[in-house]
Amino acid sequence: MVLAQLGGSIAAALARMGKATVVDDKVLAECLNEISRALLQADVRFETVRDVKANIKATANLDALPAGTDKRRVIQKAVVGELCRMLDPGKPAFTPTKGKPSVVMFVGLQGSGKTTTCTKYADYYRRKGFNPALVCADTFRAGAFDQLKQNSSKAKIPFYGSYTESDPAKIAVEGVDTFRKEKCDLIIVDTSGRHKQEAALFEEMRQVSEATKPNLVIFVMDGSIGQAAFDQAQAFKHSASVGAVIVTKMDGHARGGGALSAVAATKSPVIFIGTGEHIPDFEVFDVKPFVSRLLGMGDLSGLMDKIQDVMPVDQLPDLVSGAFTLRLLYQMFQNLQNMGPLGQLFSMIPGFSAQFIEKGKEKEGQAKIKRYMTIMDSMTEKELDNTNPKLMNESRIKRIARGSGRLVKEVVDMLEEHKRIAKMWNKLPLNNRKLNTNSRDSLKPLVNAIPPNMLNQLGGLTGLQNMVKQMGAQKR
Ligand SMILES: Nc1nc2c(ncn2[C@@H]2O[C@H](COP(=O)(O)OP(=O)(O)OP(=O)(O)O)[C@@H](O)[C@H]2O)c(=O)[nH]1
Repeated sequence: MVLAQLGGSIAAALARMGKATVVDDKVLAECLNEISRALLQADVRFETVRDVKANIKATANLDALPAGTDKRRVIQKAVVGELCRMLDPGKPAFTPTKGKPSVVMFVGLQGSGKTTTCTKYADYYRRKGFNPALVCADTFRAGAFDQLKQNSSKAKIPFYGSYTESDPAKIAVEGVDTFRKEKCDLIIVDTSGRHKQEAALFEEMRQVSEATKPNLVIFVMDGSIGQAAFDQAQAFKHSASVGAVIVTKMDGHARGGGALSAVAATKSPVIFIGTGEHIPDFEVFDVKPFVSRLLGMGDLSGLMDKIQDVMPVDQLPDLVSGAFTLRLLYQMFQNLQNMGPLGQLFSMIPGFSAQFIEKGKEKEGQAKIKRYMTIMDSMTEKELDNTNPKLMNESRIKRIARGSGRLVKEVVDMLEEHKRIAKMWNKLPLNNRKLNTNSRDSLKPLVNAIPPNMLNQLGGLTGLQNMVKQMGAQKR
């Protein structure tokens, strides 16, 4: 994602300033011009960039600093503070409380990723112990009902919608009432979109919002829309009092500036980002670690979360002792996808070794995982949990290929690969089905993925090895 480039440019501007013999107003002005250029290139609006520049200058206030102050650090702090301020409007978004019914309404243009994001959001809270439900109030797009229904059944989340009712506000109210009675504590209302901002869409949003009285309205925007984000976000804010933003498709070529503009337009924080088409491709958005990562300062807490995430292989004793089903393979893929480049940790999971992702072919390996997950997304629950080798007959394979838009040969290849891994897995004694942390070689992919300064903080290779061992021990 191009946000990384923005971070890189700002970090470079700061580094150049750091090399100047004397830091004076001229050096600061050069640094600020460089930062402004980087922000404009990332699609941040001119007005916002102008304010950022003025704010950094005012916060650093070089003339008022006592002699002997480290001006570089003061400027660095002002830049980091201003970037955080841009992304944090200072007013936290409403967060649902377990056991207390909340209604959350999703708004956004057609194709922004709204429907997909509703399910990701529901799944996120379900994993936190909530009892979420989905309501489809999109009567505009013909396929919306089926899409949300399919997503919700995949994620095992209750769903309400209607093929026949054409009034979105009526469906929304019926759905909310139904799930309130069923004691759901997070009722998510998906609304319709249009290709462009139209009066009819905003009127519909106003009506649905008035009828359901949501605790939170989330504006979903495609991260790649750039400058148009400001006006779009503002228009939704006026019709349905947006309280939070989710930026999708941050895995693609999103420049990120749009996200900054949406925050400015709605005065609401970004709460999550979407990083892919699958349900687990969803990350909590936390401003400080995000800015740290953006500027290459590392994010230790994020890294810890990611390492913890790979542990479910050990955490799920019933799966570990049971058969190696397609569902287990899918769950492993989910964990690895969540870890981004740390997916290289794959080689630490026994049974997979280097065969699945060949050295130097990590990109192809990731694409293969995505392809396999898409194929498995078209399987039934029975197929995912299947242990009978005869179940996958020709007609099932053809149906899965059709449903996932992949070739029959690709489905067959995936099933063969699953068989191969399952065979290896089944040969492993139970206590060997954990992360391999004993050999230093097995930690190499992790070491390569960690910035050197972070590795130092962890106590080098030995510290890392101890930490991973301790984590593994806690889980067993
Ligand atoms: N790469 C990527 N694709 C995404 C992401 N979120 C959604 N998509 C894809 O974007 C496309 C549109 O998503 P939908 O969820 O159908 O969009 P929508 O906004 O609900 O559209 P309407 O219901 O027509 O208003 C789908 O192909 C999704 O798979 C994401 O974070 N990354």
